[in-house]
Amino acid sequence: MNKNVLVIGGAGYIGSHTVLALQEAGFSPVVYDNFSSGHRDAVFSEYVVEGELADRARLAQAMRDHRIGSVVHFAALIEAGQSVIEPLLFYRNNVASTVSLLEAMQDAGVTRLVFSSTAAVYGNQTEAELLHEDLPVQPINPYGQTKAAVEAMLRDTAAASGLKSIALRYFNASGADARARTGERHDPETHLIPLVLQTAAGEREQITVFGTDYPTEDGSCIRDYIHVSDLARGHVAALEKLLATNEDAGSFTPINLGTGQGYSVRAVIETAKRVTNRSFTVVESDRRPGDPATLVSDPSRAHALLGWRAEHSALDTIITDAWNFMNRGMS
Ligand SMILES: NC(=O)c1ccc[n+]([C@@H]2O[C@H](COP(=O)([O-])OP(=O)(O)OC[C@H]3O[C@@H](n4cnc5c(N)ncnc54)[C@H](O)[C@@H]3O)[C@@H](O)[C@H]2O)c1
Ligand SMILES: O=c1ccn([C@@H]2O[C@H](COP(=O)(O)OP(=O)(O)O[C@H]3O[C@H](CO)[C@H](O)[C@H](O)[C@H]3O)[C@@H](O)[C@H]2O)c(=O)[nH]1
Repeated sequence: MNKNVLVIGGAGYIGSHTVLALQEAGFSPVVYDNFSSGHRDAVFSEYVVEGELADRARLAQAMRDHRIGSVVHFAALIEAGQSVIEPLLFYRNNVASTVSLLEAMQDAGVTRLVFSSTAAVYGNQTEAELLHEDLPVQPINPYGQTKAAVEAMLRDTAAASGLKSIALRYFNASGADARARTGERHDPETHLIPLVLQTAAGEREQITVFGTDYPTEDGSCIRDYIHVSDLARGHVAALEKLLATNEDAGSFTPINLGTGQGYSVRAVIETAKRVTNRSFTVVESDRRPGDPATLVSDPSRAHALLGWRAEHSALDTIITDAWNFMNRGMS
């Protein structure tokens, strides 16, 4: 089994945790990143190539130089709100540039790919309580549309060539490495848990609950928070699955990575108060545009196909690890 993996976007939040998990599983990751939002001190691989996702020749050269057997593709713009304002930027970076990657893989003869997709591809579903992969894809913002477009591209390419890919549809990535080697450092930060913890630390005056009139038990939105180290293990399992097959035919498989358990915004805030032992100001405001009321996964396919289950995603663990990362280096 060729265990040399090109990790595109490996200097980012989920990518850096995945590089650590790959190393622990005996893979040799090579990070490829343009450092637009990634961090140089979050590169844990022996080799790193600075480059653009759109640069087909550089990607193909990196694949040949490092005798790459598979690719994990994290590189994307990720903020749904910004995607509404600048959709073309998202289509260029997330979709058009991924065409270059697939061409580079063909140039270098690499046929296995794990792609970062998202629960945002489901949009608002009314038919099912738990979101399963056979539901129709119907994103409600351009960010989700770009992920759905790449999934379609992977499905079409699989049918036409030998590309074997898995799209991992992450639910709400959160938490940090238990040893605080890496963690969440988005700028600007828009995700609930880091914002709540910045408020607990006194770096923000207050946390706002976006919407209190949703059709949920306490009126706030419900999400499925999945520990980033569980996500990282999911990538290792997906790569092992792809590398285990010797078939020539292409394939495309979307797989949810979530816990199957949802928590409301208010529950997250209360848990953060208890875990950090800090009190802070909570205010309520209108709904944030584009937020579905509830997004909770049906995680059964990941277990059936990959033998994967969330193991570190209790809300207390997620918040403890994120808090410890934020306070790393402090005694
Ligand atoms: N964070 C979440 O909650 C979440 C949820 C679902 C899906 N995802 C997806 O997971 C992936 C990783 O998310 P993240 O939170 O780690 O984001 P991140 O911004 O921390 O990481 C993205 C990495 O890709 C690099 N990158 C971006 N554009 C590039 C380009 N054109 N060329 C080369 N490198 C480029 C960045 O420098 C960064 O290192 C993304 O594809 C995102 O859409 C994230
Ligand atoms: O200050 C805040 C920030 C967020 N929220 C709420 O907290 C919940 C979680 O919001 P996040 O911004 O942390 O995450 P999202 O659910 O909006 O989106 C994340 O998870 C999705 C999948 O579930 C997509 O993948 C998306 O890219 C990723 O950012 C939402 O109901 C949001 O309205 C607040 O109430 N106040």
